[in-house]
Amino acid sequence: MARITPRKECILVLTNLLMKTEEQLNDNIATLESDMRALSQWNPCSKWKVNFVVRTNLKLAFAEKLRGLMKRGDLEPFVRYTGSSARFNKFVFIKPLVQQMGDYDYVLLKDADQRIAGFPWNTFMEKKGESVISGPLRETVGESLLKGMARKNLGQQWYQLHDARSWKKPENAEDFELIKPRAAEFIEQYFALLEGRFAVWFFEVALTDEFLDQRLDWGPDLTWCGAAADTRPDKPACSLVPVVSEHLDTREIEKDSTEGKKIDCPCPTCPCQAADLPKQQSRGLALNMIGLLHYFYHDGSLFERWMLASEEYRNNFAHYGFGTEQYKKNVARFSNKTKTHHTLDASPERKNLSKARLPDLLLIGVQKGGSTAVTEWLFEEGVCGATPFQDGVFSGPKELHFFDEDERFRLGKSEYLQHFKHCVGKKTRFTMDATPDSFWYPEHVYEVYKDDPDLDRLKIIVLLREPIARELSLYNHMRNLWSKDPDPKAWYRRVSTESFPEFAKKKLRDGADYKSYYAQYLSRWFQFFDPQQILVLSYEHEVLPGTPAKQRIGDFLGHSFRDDKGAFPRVQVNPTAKEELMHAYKRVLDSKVLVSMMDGSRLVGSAESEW
Ligand SMILES: Nc1ncnc2c1ncn2[C@@H]1O[C@H](COP(=O)(O)OS(=O)(=O)O)[C@@H](OP(=O)(O)O)[C@H]1O
Repeated sequence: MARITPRKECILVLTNLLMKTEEQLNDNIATLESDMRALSQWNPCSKWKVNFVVRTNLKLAFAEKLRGLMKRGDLEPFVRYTGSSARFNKFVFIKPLVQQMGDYDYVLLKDADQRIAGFPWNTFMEKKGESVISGPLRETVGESLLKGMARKNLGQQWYQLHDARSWKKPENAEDFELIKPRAAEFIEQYFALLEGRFAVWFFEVALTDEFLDQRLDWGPDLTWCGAAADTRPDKPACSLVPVVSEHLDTREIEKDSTEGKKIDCPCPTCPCQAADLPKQQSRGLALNMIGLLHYFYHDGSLFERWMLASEEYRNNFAHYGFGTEQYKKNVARFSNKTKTHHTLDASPERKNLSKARLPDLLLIGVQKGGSTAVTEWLFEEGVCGATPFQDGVFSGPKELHFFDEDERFRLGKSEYLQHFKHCVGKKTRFTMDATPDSFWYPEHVYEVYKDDPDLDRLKIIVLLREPIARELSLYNHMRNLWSKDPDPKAWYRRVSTESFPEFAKKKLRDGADYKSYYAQYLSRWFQFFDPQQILVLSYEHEVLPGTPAKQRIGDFLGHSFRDDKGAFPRVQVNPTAKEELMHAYKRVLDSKVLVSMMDGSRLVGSAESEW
């Protein structure tokens, strides 16, 4: 037998096993053990977390088998004894394991009756290349025999493209024998290998309470290719690799409820009825999919977008056997959908997008720290700003509000890149996002930059301002907005009833979350990024007229600006007289609070003498 050279990746395998009879118990454990042995030869640091659902009367027999399995050392079992074989949502078992997925290179989600023993694992791993998600073909045992090949009906799978038999037909032999992986927009969850870090991010978003609170496990595989394309524009999102995993087809979970009612859909009555669903229905989605979006995902635009990303592919390609007449017709109609990517590069559109670079300059606030004035100057110097979101209140190139707005952040890195692609090829040296609220979200910024080749190029500027003056500036800003538009639902409404001392005092008592506790935020920025990448300026000492901020910024960026002296342009100056009010207020403040707030300034070595 040929010697195996072990691979270095660590794989986390997640699977469910339902055992109703002693015979099944024996078979299932034997199958599991041989699959575990097969994988451990290739990837010795892999781990199996298995959800065993066992009939109560099999307790003793199961316990003995489990003892045998545990000797291997690569199994963590989750055991549930039950008398029921009703359908269960396997992601309920997966949810508590999501954070651990990040400790592994890959997560393999697979049905227990989908084999690894006998599967060309190494070839699969090689051929999938850098794909974020990849899956093989499957072939049901018995169907691989000649009589199966001869049968007209190509198997029982809903998605026939993933059925190995059509690939093995003589006319398709080249694709199959040369094992040409194909870009896919849908990989079924019967056997799906996901990048570990992507899996953490995706399942955190996709396993909503509503989804977990019911029995269907539809959803994740319908949306994950869209999500991968969004978050990893530099890699192939999903790939189907034409190698075969044998399918034992032992599934025995019941699709109907005990009263004989169909439960195989996400709506109160199955199949989903238009009348039960919102009037504003997504273009191009089948009713069951709209139901899924509505009942599990609150009609969220993100899920709709990911679902739509696979809908056409599922209906027009995945549904048909490889090389069949209908498949070929659809290939002709939707020719951009079925590219073979021999090298498993990202698609041309996504490659184009990946030419766009992340901003190399982030001006992260703080809010009311003078960021608009500094931005104006940088724009005058030719720095390239963002294309704003169409739906937002910020319509200029300064503030994209990507890291601080959850809905936007979830759209992923490719969305962020979209807003800077117009900067590609411009003569300017810097591309900048100057959203002050990013200061509170260092983790989000790091998440987007961490794997980027430009991470080391990134420069971050923070403008700190003495907290009470900052609050007063914000208060005045809110008062101005209120006087123009007294909307009782607006974010600034609290200033209609609160005086400045009330406003500021309440905020100071917000505790550890208080946004002017600069030190706690700054220390996180320093954890994620090299301190050399961060310039912290104090508004009072380095931004106000007569201070050397322009030169300090030029030195920090290693760039000579045309205008590197003098004051910044005066912008957004609040008309309200404030000095007196501010000083009066400072006197009533608890000095401990102030000291703690000013720790941020100490971190950057600013003088505290004012205090
Ligand atoms: N040139 C110049 N130099 C120094 N300070 C200036 C300058 N231009 C504007 N400002 C003052 O900056 C305060 C607004 O800060 P931001 O632009 O960061 O506000 S925002 O977070 O973007 O809304 C706001 O402070 P307050 O006047 O205290 O409200 C602006 O007046």
